[in-house]
Amino acid sequence: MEKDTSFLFSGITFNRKKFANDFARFKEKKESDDVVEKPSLIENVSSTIEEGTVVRVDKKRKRKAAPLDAVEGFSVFTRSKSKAVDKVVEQNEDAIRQGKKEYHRQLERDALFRKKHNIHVSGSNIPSPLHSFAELRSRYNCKSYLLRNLTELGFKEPTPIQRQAIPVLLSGRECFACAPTGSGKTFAFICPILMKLKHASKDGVRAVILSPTRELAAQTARECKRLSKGKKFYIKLMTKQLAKSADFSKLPCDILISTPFRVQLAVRKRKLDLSKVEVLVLDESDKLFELGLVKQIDAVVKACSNPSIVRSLFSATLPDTVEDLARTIMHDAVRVIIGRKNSASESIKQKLIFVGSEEGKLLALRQSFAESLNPPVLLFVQNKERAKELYNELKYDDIRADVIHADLSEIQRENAVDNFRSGKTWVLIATDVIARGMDFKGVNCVINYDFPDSAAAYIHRIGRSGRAGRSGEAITLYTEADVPFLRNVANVISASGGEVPAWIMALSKKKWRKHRPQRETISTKPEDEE
Ligand SMILES: Nc1ncnc2c1ncn2[C@@H]1O[C@H](COP(=O)(O)OP(=O)(O)OP(=O)(O)O)[C@@H](O)[C@H]1O
Repeated sequence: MEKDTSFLFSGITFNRKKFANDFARFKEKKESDDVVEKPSLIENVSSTIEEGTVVRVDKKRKRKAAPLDAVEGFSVFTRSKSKAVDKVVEQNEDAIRQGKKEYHRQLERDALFRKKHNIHVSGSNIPSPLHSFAELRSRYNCKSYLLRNLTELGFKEPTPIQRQAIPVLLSGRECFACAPTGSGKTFAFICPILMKLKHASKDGVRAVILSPTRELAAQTARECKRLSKGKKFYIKLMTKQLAKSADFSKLPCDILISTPFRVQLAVRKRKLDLSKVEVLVLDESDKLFELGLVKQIDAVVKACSNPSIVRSLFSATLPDTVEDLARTIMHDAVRVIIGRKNSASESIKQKLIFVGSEEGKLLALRQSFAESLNPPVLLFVQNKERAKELYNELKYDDIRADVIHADLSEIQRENAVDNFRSGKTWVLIATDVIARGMDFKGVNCVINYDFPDSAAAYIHRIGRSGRAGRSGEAITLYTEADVPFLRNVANVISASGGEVPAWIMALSKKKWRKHRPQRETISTKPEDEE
């Protein structure tokens, strides 16, 4: 025994006299039962080294061979254990060091990638952005039907908002997302919903998307169906009829898309239980948080009582006031901003045209149509009365015009949108009812016949053109009455790279509450004929 183990003591002379008793006890024990002790110390150490724990090792102790005199009672086995422990600790420490290095390298790579795509984030532990749609599969096990649908739709690469918001939501984090009009926000929230729900179920509503208008809700429902093609999810658009009479406890529904009014109506009537909702999206969230809608939103948020719900806010304009309000209900939310917050899409060429008076507008419009009408064209006016007036003026001109406003029935509004989408209508006269979110492919020009009533309204209106990287044009007509508000729009134009005359930039900025001046009737008929 002595001989066999002597190599363990190389360089050390054992003081048998001094340790006579210990030696005898040790010898006795080994010879009597021949039990090899379990490496309990190693076990203990390794079991207490959890992933990510920083373990410190006294390197001096390790390097210097302690004289045996100093390790009174230390057995051969504990010495060997001590070496093994040191080795394990060292390996763990090495792995942790490597892990930390790699983690920091990854953070640097993410920061560079975000910079390249103009992605700004804030919040803790933000997941890496997507480099490609293929990462949806490699990182999040995305099913093939979804990737196939993306290919069919011609989505080759994620847009910046999709690159960052999708991983955030897939990691179960709540999110404020602000990205320019036409930059693919819809898929950024639909994709995580489809991936989270995995398959259809009849266990109640699991995802709710709220939109400020019926038109946008209908469009989002259509988009949801397109993206989930090949997978049978129950996707329901809340219509007037459903809100009034459907009993959702009997109606299978995985994803419900609606205006807040209709959802809260159904909840109030106890026809809709939202307690199992896992995902809640507030699309065009700043609009939803406006006075008049905020109470309905509050009712829906309260009804979605599942403690593990993931909520997100999406818009092209997200004022600080809305963020502050939303923060009171959100948990550890990540903020994702693409480009500059509250700015217009850079692919839209923006122009301001002075027309003097109301009369001048109609002349300018007809002249511009005569010179170069490049349909489809969207014409925005201040209210439904003016929409009707302008339509009456243009309907006999040879330009295939139509109109959409809140006084029309649901079917009439649907037809107006469909005809414009299909190209049957060249010029669509509209109120702000379709200013947000509507995705009309290839709108060449947006004309603000009436000056918008806020900078946000301006950004959303003109954002109906220049979508998905295409170019577009926006013309804003202004009269003397609009001059005090000109600077606010000018700022949006200049922030997105457009040119604004110096005299406009020199105007003072007027605090912009709703700017809706009393305007003269739109008519070219002499007054006695009316
Ligand atoms: N990754 C992508 N590649 C190509 N096209 C895309 C991609 N993602 C979305 N699109 C298309 O871009 C267009 C605009 O997308 P979307 O309507 O989601 O914009 P948005 O950011 O929600 O705009 P808004 O602020 O006006 O609501 C749509 O026609 C959509 O099909």
